[in-house]
Amino acid sequence: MGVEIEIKDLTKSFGRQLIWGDVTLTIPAGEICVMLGPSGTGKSVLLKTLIGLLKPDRGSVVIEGVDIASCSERDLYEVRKLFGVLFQDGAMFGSMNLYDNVAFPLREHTKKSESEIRKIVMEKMELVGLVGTEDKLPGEISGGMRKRAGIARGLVLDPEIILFDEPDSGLDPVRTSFLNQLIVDLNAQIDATFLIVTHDINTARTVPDNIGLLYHKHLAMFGPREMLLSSEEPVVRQFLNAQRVGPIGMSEEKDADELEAEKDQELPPLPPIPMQMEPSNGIPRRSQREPGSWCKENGVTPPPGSFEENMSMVTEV
Ligand SMILES: Nc1ncnc2c1ncn2[C@@H]1O[C@H](COP(=O)(O)OP(=O)(O)OP(=O)(O)O)[C@@H](O)[C@H]1O
Repeated sequence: MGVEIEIKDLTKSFGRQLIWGDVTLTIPAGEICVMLGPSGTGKSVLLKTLIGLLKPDRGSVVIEGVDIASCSERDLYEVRKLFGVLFQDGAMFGSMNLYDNVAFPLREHTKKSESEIRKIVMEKMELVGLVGTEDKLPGEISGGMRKRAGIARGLVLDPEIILFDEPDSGLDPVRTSFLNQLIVDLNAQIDATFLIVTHDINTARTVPDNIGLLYHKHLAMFGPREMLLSSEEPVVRQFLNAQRVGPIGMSEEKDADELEAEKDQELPPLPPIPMQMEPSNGIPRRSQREPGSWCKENGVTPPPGSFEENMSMVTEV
């Protein structure tokens, strides 16, 4: 069913370097969330903090009543079993074939027999469309297939929460679109809570139920996809529309002179909000909303042309 993650006043630094402070958000059970942010704003650090690989300086991360930031090692071990993680490169063992890679967590963490393991591995390989490649080594398949294998491995312990660290890194737009469709289909099928860190704006615009943006050492905004895609807040608007005009500069925030210089520049209108990607497997997602429903409920007029079929760049496969 997926579980909720309640993050409150979370602050993390390394030595004197503050990464982010007072991050507060609730990742709703069973929904898909995307976390965005310029490079170096600590998205990966956030993922690692959520699974207890890094300890925050302050704040809490509560999952099923357990605060990961302060619980015992024993509780942490138990809570970690709720997570499946897809690392950027799939994190496959190079010398093991795909079957053994996917079976690895089952052999490590359960006492299942090899015949039970085979059933689970094949079921997950089928879910990600990799049946027939069990004997291949990770080096013998494409980057997109490696990511799928990484997802299959992340699924074998039936996680309630799946973290994806830049699932689209290194993939071409078509493979990214296929992978996004797989993510949406999986969410419909297993109903777990998904958190995706990505730089891909098209993914952010079309896949999630909610979007978060980390910027300048804090969480600039977190909320429903339609809220962020219709937002005029300068940082959110600049980032989600990949524009140069706005507070975000090349390597950090723009300074006062730079902002003054562009103050009379007219911003292009907000682009239409695309339809959200729907499952292709015929299974409705529990958190799927009617297009435009957030805007309607909140009295927000979406940009012209929003929610028209076939208007987004890449949503169909
Ligand atoms: N274990 C660590 N020790 C010290 N500093 C670290 C550690 N891990 C991350 N950092 C620092 O934290 C900052 C944020 O890193 P992080 O990788 O989370 O950023 P990111 O937003 O995921 O970046 P990108 O989008 O480029 O992947 C960086 O300055 C990085 O050097």
